[in-house]
Amino acid sequence: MITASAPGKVYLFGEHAVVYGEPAVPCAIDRRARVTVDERDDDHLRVHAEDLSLDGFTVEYGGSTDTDPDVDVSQSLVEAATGYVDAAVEQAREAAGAPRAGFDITIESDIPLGAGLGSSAAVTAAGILAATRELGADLSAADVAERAYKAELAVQEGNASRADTFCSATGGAVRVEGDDCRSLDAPELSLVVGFDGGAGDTGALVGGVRELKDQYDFAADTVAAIGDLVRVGEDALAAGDLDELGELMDFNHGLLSALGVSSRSLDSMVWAARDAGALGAKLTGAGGGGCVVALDESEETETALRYLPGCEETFRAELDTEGVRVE
Ligand SMILES: Nc1ncnc2c1ncn2[C@@H]1O[C@H](COP(=O)(O)OP(=O)(O)O)[C@@H](O)[C@H]1O
Ligand SMILES: C[C@@](O)(CCOP(=O)(O)O)CC(=O)O
Ligand SMILES: [Mg+2]
Repeated sequence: MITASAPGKVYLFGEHAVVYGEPAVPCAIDRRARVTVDERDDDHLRVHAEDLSLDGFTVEYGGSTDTDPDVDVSQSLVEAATGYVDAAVEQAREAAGAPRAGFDITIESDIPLGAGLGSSAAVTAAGILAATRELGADLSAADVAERAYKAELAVQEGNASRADTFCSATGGAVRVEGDDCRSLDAPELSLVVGFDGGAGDTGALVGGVRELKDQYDFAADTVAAIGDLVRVGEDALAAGDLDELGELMDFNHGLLSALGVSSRSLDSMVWAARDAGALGAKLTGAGGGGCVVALDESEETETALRYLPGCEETFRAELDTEGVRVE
């Protein structure tokens, strides 16, 4: 039995545009998903997902005896829930040359689901490392990143970049532009996360941006503008210029909003953070609902978010320099 874990992330900037080859800078944070894998005698998968809903549920499938989950949830939720795990197992089977390997899998996570903090990438990366180790294969973090990307690409039906999975596999702050993925030296950043309790469907939100971009030149220009912003932002990050970083985060939120991926509650958390004196604030990840990230050394943003109706949880996020690892 092997347990592996991997971190979630926030985007300092560049989400969505990164899907079309623009650069992005995500940073791994100190919230992790842990996946425990135990090889079975048959080719079934038994997935126990403790944190997937309030109750969590267990589902067993594979071979000829698919069974229903232990709790009463819709088939579409089960599919959404198990998609990334299935894809991770598929990658691990391929990497280890064991196409019919079956597993008992338990997932535990401190990363809210579908909220822009990269729970899918963390579960996928940790699942691939745990399952390959369990089968006796040894993958580097770079191998895990590549396979986790393929898994996300399959689940999100082509709508994925390498950013989330590379960041989760490698840890720290990273820069991703197309196939070019590298680690960055980042200064100490005081990041505050606000979570509205909601979620967005990553594949659908990316699909919506793709449609806008195909339909309107100005939407394509907006995507390109995000790329320009990131190129300025990485210089500000290297120089440790927090004021400029904040300004660029605000600008990035505006561009994402123009692309239709913000929401009333994300906007209200962003404004609460700005009113509280944050240097900048933006949604993180796919959007539609979920989390914002703000830059604020003081306690003011956390306090403001704590009392904001519509913000369910707020916490300080520390940069996590450790990527995917066996526990
Ligand atoms: N704790 C968990 N247990 C099982 N599956 C999880 C867990 N956390 C995330 N997932 C998988 O990741 C999906 C959410 O990923 P996604 O929509 O990309 O949002 P994000 O990556 O922003 O959290 C879930 O539907 C599920 O398939
Ligand atoms: C919107 C996107 O840029 C980031 C999605 O992040 P998350 O799954 O919402 O945490 C998609 C991608 O890069 O694959
Ligand atoms: Mg995701």
